[in-house]
Amino acid sequence: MIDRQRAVFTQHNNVIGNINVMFAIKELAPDCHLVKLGTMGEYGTPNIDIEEGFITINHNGRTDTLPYPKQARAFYHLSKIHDSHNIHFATKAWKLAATDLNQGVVYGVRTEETVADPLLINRYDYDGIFGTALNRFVVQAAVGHPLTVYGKGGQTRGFLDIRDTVRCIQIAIDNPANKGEFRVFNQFTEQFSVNQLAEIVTKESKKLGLDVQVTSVPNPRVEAEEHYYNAKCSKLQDLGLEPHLLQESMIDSLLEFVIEYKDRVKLELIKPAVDWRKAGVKVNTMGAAVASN
Ligand SMILES: O=c1ccn([C@@H]2O[C@H](COP(=O)(O)OP(=O)(O)O[C@H]3O[C@H](CS(=O)(=O)O)[C@@H](O)[C@H](O)[C@H]3O)[C@@H](O)[C@H]2O)c(=O)[nH]1
Repeated sequence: MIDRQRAVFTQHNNVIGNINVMFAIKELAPDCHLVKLGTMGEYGTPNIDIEEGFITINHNGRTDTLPYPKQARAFYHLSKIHDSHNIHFATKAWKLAATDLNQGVVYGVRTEETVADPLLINRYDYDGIFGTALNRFVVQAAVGHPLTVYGKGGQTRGFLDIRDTVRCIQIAIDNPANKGEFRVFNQFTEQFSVNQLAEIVTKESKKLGLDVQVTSVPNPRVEAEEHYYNAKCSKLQDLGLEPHLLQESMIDSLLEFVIEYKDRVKLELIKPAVDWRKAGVKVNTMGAAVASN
């Protein structure tokens, strides 16, 4: 949502890259199972329950099970919708076996594998473009910046721990789709509104002696700020996913991690710099900050 070049790059990179992979499978490894990372953002925020990929509809006396309606909030989410349609078509046309993982908002930074050595540490984004809500709030709490709730804060999404992200992909690979099957899993474990996230971070930060304020900033995005949201996410748990839940340990371990590295935080990256109603704005990310030094 930054400008034309980046919208074109995002769609070209994602959509064409995915088509190339599909053709490579068709021509070189037709029995290969494609596991594709998509997004819960494909569904948008409809005023009915969100199913896992498909919905059964009765219309004028007839019934069919159809792809769940897609309502993207960004060109990025639209690229994932195009991917889903292209993959669905390939499962029918070439009998490709495919799993589309519709992932929610990821939080956390460490997995079992990355804690093996500090050199394996993940990148931690907290800027307004790549940083996700909870990871941003944790950094803000650690450095004494008010938590930046966009608008009314009723925006509700599905969230998951980064350790569950890795596990979900493993589960999809270990339990492949059938040939010709387009399988969709909603990959998240819990739903929260932005206000609930801010409350949780405030509460957990207090336990570590941090004084956290919450502020409402004008929403830079175009999205519903109060809405119904009830998305299904049972298929991965049916296959063995045991979720790490947010309240249990994540905030403490994530907060401690961020506090350890807080001297590296560039405060100027926290403010949202991209207004989705405009185009051609300054890019304010860690990558841009490093490049300009
Ligand atoms: O400082 C902030 C940052 C975000 N938000 C709000 O938190 C919600 C989630 O935003 P986000 O930046 O954490 O996540 P999002 O932009 O939706 O994107 C992330 O989550 C998507 C899943 S979902 O949100 O579409 O379900 C994935 O597709 C993306 O790859 C991933 O970056 C939004 O309503 C946003 O307005 C705030 O209120 N304050």
